[in-house]
Amino acid sequence: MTDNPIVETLQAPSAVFFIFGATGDLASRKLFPAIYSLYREGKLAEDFAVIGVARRPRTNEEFRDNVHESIDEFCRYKIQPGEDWNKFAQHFEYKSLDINNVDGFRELREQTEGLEQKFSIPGNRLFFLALAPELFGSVSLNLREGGMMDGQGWNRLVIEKPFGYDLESARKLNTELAQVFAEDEIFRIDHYLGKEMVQNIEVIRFGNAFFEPLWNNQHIANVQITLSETVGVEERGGYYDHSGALRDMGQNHMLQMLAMIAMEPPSRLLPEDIHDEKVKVLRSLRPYLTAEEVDKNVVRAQYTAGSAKGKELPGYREEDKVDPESNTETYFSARVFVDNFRWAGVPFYIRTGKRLPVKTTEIIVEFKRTPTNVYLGQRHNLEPNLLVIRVNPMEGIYIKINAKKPGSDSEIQPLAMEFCQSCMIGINSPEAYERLLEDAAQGDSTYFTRWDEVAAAWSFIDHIDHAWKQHPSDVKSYPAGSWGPEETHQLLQQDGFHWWPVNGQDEDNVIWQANSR
Ligand SMILES: NC(=O)C1=CN([C@@H]2O[C@H](COP(=O)(O)OP(=O)(O)OC[C@H]3O[C@@H](n4cnc5c(N)ncnc54)[C@H](OP(=O)(O)O)[C@@H]3O)[C@@H](O)[C@H]2O)C=CC1
Ligand SMILES: O=C1O[C@H](COP(=O)(O)O)[C@@H](O)[C@H](O)[C@H]1O
Repeated sequence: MTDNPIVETLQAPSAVFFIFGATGDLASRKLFPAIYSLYREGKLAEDFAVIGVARRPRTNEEFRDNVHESIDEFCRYKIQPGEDWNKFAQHFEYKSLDINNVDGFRELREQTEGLEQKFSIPGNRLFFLALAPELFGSVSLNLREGGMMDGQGWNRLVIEKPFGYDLESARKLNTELAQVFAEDEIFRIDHYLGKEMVQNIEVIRFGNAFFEPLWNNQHIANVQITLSETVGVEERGGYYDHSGALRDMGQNHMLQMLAMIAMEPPSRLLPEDIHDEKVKVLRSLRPYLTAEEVDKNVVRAQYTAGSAKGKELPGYREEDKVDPESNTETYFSARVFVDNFRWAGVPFYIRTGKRLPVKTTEIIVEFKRTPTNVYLGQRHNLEPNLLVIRVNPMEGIYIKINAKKPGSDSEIQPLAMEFCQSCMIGINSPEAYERLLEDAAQGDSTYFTRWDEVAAAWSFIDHIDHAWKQHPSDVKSYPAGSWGPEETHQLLQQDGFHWWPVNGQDEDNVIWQANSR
C-alpha cells in the first residue's frame, strides 16, 4: 500500500513480529508507528502478524485501539480518513503473560501457530524485546522451553539497549542468550545506527574521492561529536539514576559514531566486514587506566536547577525517582584517542548531556590549517575548514570554507557549502526504528552491534567508571539550560582547540549558518 513513488518496495519476508513489552513506552512511541510506516510503504509482506506481549490484561480489540492511538500520536504517516483500518489491525493480537512463567509461552506457541495458519506465514519469528534488561535472559530461555523456537522458519532476537551494565554483566547476558540464539540470530539495537545520517557517514567517506586522501592525522586536527538533549530524565529517573550519561549514551551511540568515523574502508560492504573494521577501532581506543588519566581526559557533571526559554527547570536531584543525594552524571565529555597509524595524535572530543540548550547531534571534523597563512599580511586569520555531519534533528552535511567576501577587495569570510537533507526529504526520512525493524526482518545485521563491538566498548567505559567510583562525589555541576561545566572547555584548550558551535549557533545563539532552525 505505498503512496510514495520514490521508496524502494523490497518487502521483508513474511513473519510474525513479537513485541515483548507491548504496553510500554518504547512500543507505543517507536515500534507500532514503525510497523505502520513499513506497511504504508509496502515494505511489509502481505502475510505478516504482530503479537503484543506483556502482563497487563488486554483483549485483542483493546490492544488494536492502543496501536491506533500510538500511530495517531507518534507516526510520521497518519491514518487516512476512510482507510480500511481493520485491514491492518486484523494482523495484531495480544497475549498477556509473565516473562518468568513458561506456561504462558506454551499458550503463546498455540496462538502463534493459529496466526501463522490464518495468514499463511511460513514459521519466521522475530522476537523484539522492549523490556527491562533484567528480563532478557529469562525471556530467551522461556522462548526455547515454551517451544517458541520450533517453528518451520527462522528465529531472530532483536534486543534493546542497554546490553549489560558493564563488561562482566554484558558477558553474562551474552552467555545466556547464546544458549538459545546463535550470534547471527541476535540483533542488538543501537538506534543511532538506524539514523539516516549515521548510515550516510559510510557513503560520504567511501563514496567520495576527495575525503579519503585527507582522512587521517596528516590533515585532520580533531573530531568533535556532540549529542545534546534539552530534555531531563522525564519519567525514566529510576533507570537513569543507575545508568548515567556514560552508560546511557557513551558506551553505545557515541562510540558507535566514533567508530563509523574512524574505521578503515572495508574491502566489501558485507555486515561482517563492517563489524570487523569497527571492532578494530573500538579495540584501539586508548584505555584510561588510572584515576589521573581519567581526570585529565574525562569530565562528568550533573545539572542543577536552571532555566530554558523562560521556563524554570528543576535540578536532577529533584527529579522523580532520582535519589536526592545522587551523584549520577547527566553530562560527560571526553578526549579520546584511537591509537593506530591513521589516527595517532588526533583527539576525538565527545560530549553528551541532558538539559543542554539545544537538541542536536553533530559530528564536526576539523581540518588542519593551511601550511602558511598568505593573508596574514592583510591581517586575516583564516578559520580551519570543517566538515559537519548533522545527524539529528536536522539532517545534512556542510563544509565550512574560507572565501572572499563578495564586493570587498580582500576581506575573507567563512561560509558553508551545504546539503540539507531534511529541507529536501522532510518528514519522509525514515525513522531509525523503521529501518532497523526492516533490516532485522531481512536478516541484515549491518546496522546492529556485534558482540565483540559491545565488549570492546564496555572495556573502554569500565576503566572510566572504576576511576569515578573511587571518588563518587567528585561530580561537577551545571545549571539546566547551559552548555555544561566549565571544565569541558579545558579538555580542548589544553590542545589549543575549542568546541565549535553546534546547530549553526554559537553560545550566544548567534546564527552563522544558513539552514539552522
Ligand atoms: N523508551 C525509550 O525511549 C527507550 C527504551 N529503551 C529500552 O527499551 C526497553 C523498554 O523500555 P520502555 O518501553 O521505556 O519500558 P516501559 O517500562 O515503558 O515498558 C516495559 C514493558 O515491559 C512489560 N513487562 C515488565 N515486566 C514484565 C514481565 N515480568 N512479563 C511481561 N512483561 C513485562 C511491561 O508491561 P506490563 O507492566 O503490562 O507487564 C511494559 O510493557 C528498556 O530496555 C529500555 O532501556 C531504549 C531506548 C529508548
Ligand atoms: O538511547 C537513548 O537515546 C535517547 C536519545 O535519542 P534521540 O534519537 O532522541 O537522540 C536518550 O534520550 C535516552 O536517554 C537514551 O536512552
